Amino acid sequence: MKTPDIDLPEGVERHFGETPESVAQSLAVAVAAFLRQRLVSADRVSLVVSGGSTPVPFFAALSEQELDWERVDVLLADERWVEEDDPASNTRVVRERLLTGQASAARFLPLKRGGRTPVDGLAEVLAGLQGLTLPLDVVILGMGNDGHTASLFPDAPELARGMNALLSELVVAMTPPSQPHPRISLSRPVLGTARFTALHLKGRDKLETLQRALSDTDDVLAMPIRAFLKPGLQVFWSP
Ligand SMILES: O=C1O[C@H](COP(=O)(O)O)[C@@H](O)[C@H](O)[C@H]1O
Repeated sequence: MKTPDIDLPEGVERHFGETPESVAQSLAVAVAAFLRQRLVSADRVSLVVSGGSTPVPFFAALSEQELDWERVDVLLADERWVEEDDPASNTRVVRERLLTGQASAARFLPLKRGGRTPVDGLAEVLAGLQGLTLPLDVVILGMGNDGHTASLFPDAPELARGMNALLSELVVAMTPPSQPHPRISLSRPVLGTARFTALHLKGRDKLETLQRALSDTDDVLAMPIRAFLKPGLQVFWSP
């Protein structure tokens, strides 16, 4: 099969593969190598993963990587404000698919805590993130076909705040009318300053969305992923 053509900006690295599994494996190897290297000089490292369906094979591949997992803090880029046994819970997927085998020794920092809404639960979420040091080490972003990444949705009334590059808050409560559940998301300044950032995509539709995002990188509120399409980003894609 012919690898699709897409012009990525200078400094954005392309890792396009034939299958979701092979790309997930390459991403897992790259992430583990980066974290291993960081652990030479850091006591602990942070690993931010995305929700949704795309990361599932990556979680499986990463959980098998040799790493001093006890020194790894794992957290999600965003979460739906639902209980962990809800099919929409990203936390459940991370626990079942990533925090198994070798990776079960990692420390997981949940973004969903007590409280009826993300606003109610915000203080508890922040308290749980206290040990985290910035910049984050690794951030793996996903993207929706509306151009959202994490839970930075174009239609969320809180978007301008979550996308404010000068915001000092780690997390923002998001209530996008397009989504069935309220959300909580790491903010743009936190997600956008990691030492290693990858965008993990699956499907030709996602590539078309990426092309659309690249056609006008200035209007970041129309497609929040635009804020992250900058030199240093590594794009991992499979059909
Ligand atoms: O709602 C979400 O969607 C995006 C993309 O999900 P996918 O199922 O198309 O992979 C994801 O990156 C985000 O974390 C998630 O909450």
